[in-house]
Amino acid sequence: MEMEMEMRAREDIEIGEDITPPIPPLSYALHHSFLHSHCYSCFSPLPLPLNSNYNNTKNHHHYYYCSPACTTTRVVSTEELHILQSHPHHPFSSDLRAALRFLQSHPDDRITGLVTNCHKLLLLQEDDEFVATICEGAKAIATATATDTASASAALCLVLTNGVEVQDYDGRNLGIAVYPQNFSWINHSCSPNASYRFFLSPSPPCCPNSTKLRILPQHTVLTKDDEVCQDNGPKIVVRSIKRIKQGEQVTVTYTNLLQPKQMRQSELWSRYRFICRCERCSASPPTNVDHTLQEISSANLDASSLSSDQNVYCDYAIRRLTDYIDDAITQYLSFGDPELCCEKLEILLTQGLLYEQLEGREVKSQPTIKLHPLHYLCLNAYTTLASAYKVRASDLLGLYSELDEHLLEALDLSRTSAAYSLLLAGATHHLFRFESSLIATVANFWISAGDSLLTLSRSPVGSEFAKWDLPMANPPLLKCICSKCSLMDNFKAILFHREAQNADFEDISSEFLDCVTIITQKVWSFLIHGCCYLRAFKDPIDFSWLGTSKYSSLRDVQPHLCSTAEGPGYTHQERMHIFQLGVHCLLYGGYLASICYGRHSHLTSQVQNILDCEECLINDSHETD
Ligand SMILES: C[S@@+](CC[C@H](N)C(=O)[O-])C[C@H]1O[C@@H](n2cnc3c(N)ncnc32)[C@H](O)[C@@H]1O
Repeated sequence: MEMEMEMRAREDIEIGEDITPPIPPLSYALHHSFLHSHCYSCFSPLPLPLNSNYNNTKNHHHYYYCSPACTTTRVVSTEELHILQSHPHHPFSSDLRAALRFLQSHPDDRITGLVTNCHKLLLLQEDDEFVATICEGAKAIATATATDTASASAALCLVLTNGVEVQDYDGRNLGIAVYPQNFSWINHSCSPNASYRFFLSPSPPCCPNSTKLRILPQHTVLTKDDEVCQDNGPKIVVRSIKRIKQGEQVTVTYTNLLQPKQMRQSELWSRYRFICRCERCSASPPTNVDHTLQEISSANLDASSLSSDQNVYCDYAIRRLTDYIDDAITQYLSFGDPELCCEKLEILLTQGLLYEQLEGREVKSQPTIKLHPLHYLCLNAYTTLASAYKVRASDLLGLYSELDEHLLEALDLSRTSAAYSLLLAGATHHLFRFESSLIATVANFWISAGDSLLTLSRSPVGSEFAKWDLPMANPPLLKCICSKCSLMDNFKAILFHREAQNADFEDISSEFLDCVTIITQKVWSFLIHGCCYLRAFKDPIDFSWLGTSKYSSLRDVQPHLCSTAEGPGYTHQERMHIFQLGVHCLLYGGYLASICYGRHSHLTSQVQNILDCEECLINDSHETD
């Protein structure tokens, strides 16, 4: 029987510490859509203009490099070129190219120590399409390389099992990379204690190499690791997001942790063919976070007439809701209609979907499918709504910035966008309190909420920006933004002196929550004015009212109850509070980001840039006053 590998901590590890040095990949391939914008070797963005970048003259239509060094470190073989040209749109096109690298090895269940999972992935299941795609891909590799299909299948399965999506700083998936055992032996958990990040740049690497490897395999095994890693390609660093005790297994996630158990399990099965039995999945009763999410599948589905077969009902309902939300997102992203997208999503959130009769099933009446406000699909809808409202506001300002009525409408759109952003951060934070491995997600959402609120605080409507009543910049404005909490000092300390301290975590979080709860109460009604769904939320941060009788009012929101009566004006006070709220959200998001990604990460720099920019803007406004 094959030995399952896993990695364990060599020593006690605190939260927010790098636990590996930057690890270069064994193999990697850029996705087709980035071939003209990113370096084929290190995945970093190409300097413009494109035609002046280094390319292989023979094949210059296919891939580019950012520097002479990269042209020599990633030489493209004829076989790879063949795959590039003949199968650009194969669903696993990048995986095929990444797999080529492993073909020279002699395949068994493991190649270069990495599990191939061939027997599991090629097992015929209901979704045979997956197996068919692998076989088709393996055939393409075998043809290009003149090898047997079994070896090609093994190499491709290895990439599918161990490969990770390399993301840039905006979270875009640039391509696939396979890392050596130190990374690839790390198993999945739905409540992981580690995360990873990438460094994209040609060598020499832009990150310190000083961290030693602080994890080791559970079993001392003699595996032939005959692949020598080159010092090129996007490097990966693993970092702790929880305290890890010496000897404890180190885990990362292979899936989106905000999804409820059912969706996570189904994704892990169809992608990797394993059933996760981590603590969170096997907890009975479910852990708080999954309990919250499971409620959604039952309590909020008004399925009295279908009380038997709840699971079938829930599966079907979730599929229909997912399709509906995907359609709305397509309206926005592919057809450029953010307005229709907002309308569709808000109808879903407020009224739910009418449940069409299941085939062959007798139902007395047509029930309605509604989502719990913390469900993963709702969070997706909030993300889309925040972005779509923001785009609508800036489109309007771009077209008619001189007309007052349009300015007012843009303000309405802008505040709804900020409100959805805040709700998204608050809702995810509520889940994060039960499941601390959501830290990276919640950091991103707080930063976006902060950014949105600060944009709103600069809105040109109401009072002229240059004259608003913010404190003078000397002493620096940002320093006196809050006398109650130490977030600003803490963030500056992180930036300039030290890593975030684990011991401070609870204190910093509760100081932050105290402050934002108070400020939010002052501006929430202003933010949600005009948005019928949001008006049903008493508070976007404190969700203790969920599950109480007050919750039913949220479920019963009807669009016609939402009047569009004039709301309160945009006063100096409101502007000031929105500004304060924005700064708090940014600072806290930056603090969490420093734990997951380190203090010199792209996110902490983003926070710093936004704050620097605010300080400059306000300095300027007072100077010209
Ligand atoms: C990247 S490898 C991880 C190392 C692997 N255990 C090994 O022996 O090489 C991914 C594979 O490990 C197994 N695996 C990872 N996490 C698991 C989990 N939580 N439960 C069951 N199997 C898991 C699955 O077979 C998965 O496809």
